[in-house]
Amino acid sequence: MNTLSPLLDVRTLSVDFPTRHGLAAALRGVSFSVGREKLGIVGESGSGKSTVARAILDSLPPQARVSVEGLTFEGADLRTMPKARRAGLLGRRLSMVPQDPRFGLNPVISVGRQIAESYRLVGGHGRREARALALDALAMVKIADPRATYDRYPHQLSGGMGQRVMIAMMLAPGPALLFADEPTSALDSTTTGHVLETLHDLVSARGMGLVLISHDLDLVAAFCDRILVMNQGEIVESCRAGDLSRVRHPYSRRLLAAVPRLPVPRDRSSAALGGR
Ligand SMILES: Nc1ncnc2c1ncn2[C@@H]1O[C@H](COP(=O)(O)OP(=O)(O)OP(=O)(O)O)[C@@H](O)[C@H]1O
Repeated sequence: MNTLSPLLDVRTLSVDFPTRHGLAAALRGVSFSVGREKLGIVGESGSGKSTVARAILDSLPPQARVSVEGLTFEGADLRTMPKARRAGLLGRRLSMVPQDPRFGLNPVISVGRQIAESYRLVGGHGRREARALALDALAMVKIADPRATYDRYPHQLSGGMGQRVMIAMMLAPGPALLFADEPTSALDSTTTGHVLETLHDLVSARGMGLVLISHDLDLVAAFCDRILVMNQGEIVESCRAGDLSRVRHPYSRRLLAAVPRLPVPRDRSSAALGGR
């Protein structure tokens, strides 16, 4: 696959939910693509950000009515491929970082064993090899002492460490594109900086794509390459993060006006992110 071609291409995605008063539109014909880059999706609560991710990752509740004119991932048509193949892709090549690591980790198994187990399952590695890969993954997400952390249980980790352990676990299947829906909403600003820095390093070191969903325009603008602004189920603005101050849509301008710090810092050094 050409490195310049998009990893994911979405054409005219609409989602409706049945309510007592008829169908309510959550997404109204959303189209975008994402490559090996960091794409931010921002908008107020209820604008449809999470529904975009859930529709693509097949995790909407069964009552949701989904229609999409085009949905390709790494050049393959997700709409027409056999269900088993699509299920295999989702969670492996295309996956979601959970908002809260407590829901993604088993509380009674040490975190290292859980990561090693993912490598065994996905790659068929032996015990020793899987342990070595798990230690590498912990180092890759900048856990300071991977050996000590390997034997810890989820409740023994801080919020930021738990989130990084979760990301380490998601690396086992070798994802090409990660969705992260408010991955740092439970973290303080310094820890948020560290988790975002980890994600940034993965995107550049592994050539992955990342879709960061957040209501925090300031954070998304500082971290992402491109931004989609959503309002009432539609993308009302699509721009490079550096061009944010020139946006035209009145809704985007209102969102911007609500952010106290502009112009947006574009320095991606750890100090800039960590100091947020
Ligand atoms: N399971 C559901 N049943 C009915 N309506 C839903 C369901 N999930 C989402 N919606 C509706 O779809 C719309 C978009 O919701 P969504 O959660 O995608 O917004 P969001 O921008 O991610 O909001 P937040 O930032 O609060 O998570 C909202 O009007 C919401 O009420």
